[in-house]
Amino acid sequence: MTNSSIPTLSHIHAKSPSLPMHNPTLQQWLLTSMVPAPIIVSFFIVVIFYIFKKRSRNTIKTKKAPEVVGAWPFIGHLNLISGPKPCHRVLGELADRYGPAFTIHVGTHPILVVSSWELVKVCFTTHDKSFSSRPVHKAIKFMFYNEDSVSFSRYGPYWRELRKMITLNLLTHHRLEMLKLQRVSEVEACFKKLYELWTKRKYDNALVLVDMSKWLLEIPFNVITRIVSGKYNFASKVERYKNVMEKTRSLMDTLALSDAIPYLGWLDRLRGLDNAMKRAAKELDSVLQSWVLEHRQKRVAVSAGTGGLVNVNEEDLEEDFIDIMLSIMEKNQLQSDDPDTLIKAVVQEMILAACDITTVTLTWVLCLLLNNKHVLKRAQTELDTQVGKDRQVDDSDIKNLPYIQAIIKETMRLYPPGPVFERECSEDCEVGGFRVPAGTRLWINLWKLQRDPNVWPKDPQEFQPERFFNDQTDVDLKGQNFELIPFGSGRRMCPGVSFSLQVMHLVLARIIHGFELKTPTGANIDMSTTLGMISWKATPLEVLMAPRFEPVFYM
Ligand code: HEM
Repeated sequence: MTNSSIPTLSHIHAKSPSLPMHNPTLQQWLLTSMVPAPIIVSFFIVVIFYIFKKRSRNTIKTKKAPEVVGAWPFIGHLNLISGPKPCHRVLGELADRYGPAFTIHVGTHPILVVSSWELVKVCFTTHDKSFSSRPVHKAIKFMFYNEDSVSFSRYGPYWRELRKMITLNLLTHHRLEMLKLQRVSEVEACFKKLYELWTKRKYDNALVLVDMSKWLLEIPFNVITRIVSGKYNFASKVERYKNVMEKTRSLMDTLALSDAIPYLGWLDRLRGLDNAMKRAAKELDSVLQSWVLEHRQKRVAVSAGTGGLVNVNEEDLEEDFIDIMLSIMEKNQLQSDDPDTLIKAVVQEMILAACDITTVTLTWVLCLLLNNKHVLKRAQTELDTQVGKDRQVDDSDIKNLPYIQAIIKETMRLYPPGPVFERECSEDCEVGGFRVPAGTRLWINLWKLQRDPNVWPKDPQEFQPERFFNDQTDVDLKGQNFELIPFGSGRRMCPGVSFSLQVMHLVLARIIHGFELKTPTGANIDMSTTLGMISWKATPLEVLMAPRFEPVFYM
């Protein structure tokens, strides 16, 4: 088409017979028109009203949460959050400047960072469905069976089925009661080891220096692997699994460039990250596959009469999570094209979810108690009064130990093990008057939220378990009190809350009931944290310990 043939605005005017060419005023036109004036006026009022309404709606919709200045081309604010300071602290300082909701960019991904309970409530109630997916990072894709696990599957029918299976079959109150023996026996075995450590090294009842970081890694690991995969795996494979987990941890804390800037995936390959992850995944998979296989063989042998099993003891016949999942699948209550992978994905995520986070929480509890000796003293007095001095604490005592429970809550308030957790928005929505487009990631900064002076008026930065008996009596950890959500909230909240609280209460109560604790130098414990997703204590926790009671107490 030549330029002259393109219809211009004047062409259209010239061709249009209905438009008056002599430009009459609106008043003249209304007078000469055949349509009654009141109808025309009403029509204009409706049109103007409609335009005005649409405009005002658009101004709200286009208002995004304030964007932090200083984004770099390509990497966005990556430089800000990957410096020497932990990410949650940097985000906390930004919240002081930009308010409780602001936007940053990590590479190509826009992220809404939220740190007020009011906005968190909107996210996990009004828009819970929109925020019910999580971004899947490279480490998850490679080392955790992609999106086959509950934690990382997209929100939808697959996730719903899997989550139902976990909450109705594995982590129910009833199941946890049935598994009590296994759980308590693993805790007891670890305490026996701790006591023996002391008897071997003691000198005239002196305090003995113990590396609690190592010991605290063992307890949750032993408990969860026993419950998930059964005792009989221990001798041969668990050590191997532990070693690979160690590698996996450090790979998870390594930033994959393609997670921030997808087209830089080749750089991850070049620096060997992809291969390292694939190798770790292969090793993990081979251990997990052997567990599943052994369970299948055990089931066949058991159904044919135990004669088929060689060298079994009673513990081998306990029903663990792998058995339960196999039995659910045999009954067609959960269907999968690849049942083994599904089971391995769930086992892997349970071990990962339960171990590190529980160890980290217990580590911070001990640090805080050592730095606040009056709290430690009060907790020991509660234990001596409620439990006595001639037996160890049992699960059934925990309901009578409110101060121990408050200590755990207060630790998770100040030192949430995962100080920032992540979701992804699947459809456009509005949070606190700000437009959140689909695809935006959501980061909840628990570290900032749970120290908010507007919510925790009395010394929000201080360790004061008493606050749960004074101002915050009704606050619990079940995800409905949005000012304290270390286990998350909404439909994707942690399903392991009761299980982990059972373990943490029992372990904490037994340590401080059974042992005298002191810092090695008398100085306060260093509270600095590592930089990864999980907030580990940056330096080992060494504690001077001695039994509080006679040897018979520990037998
Ligand atoms: C101190 C202990 C623990 C803490 C602080 C913790 C914290 C969390 C958090 C913050 C989330 C994300 C929640 C959200 O997005 O709203 C989560 C998810 C999850 N946790 Fe835990 N967790 C702990 C222990 C456990 C244990 C013991 C298990 C299982 C045995 C477990 C299994 C899971 C699973 C499967 C998910 C994913 C749920 C889903 O996406 O539907 N966690 N946890």
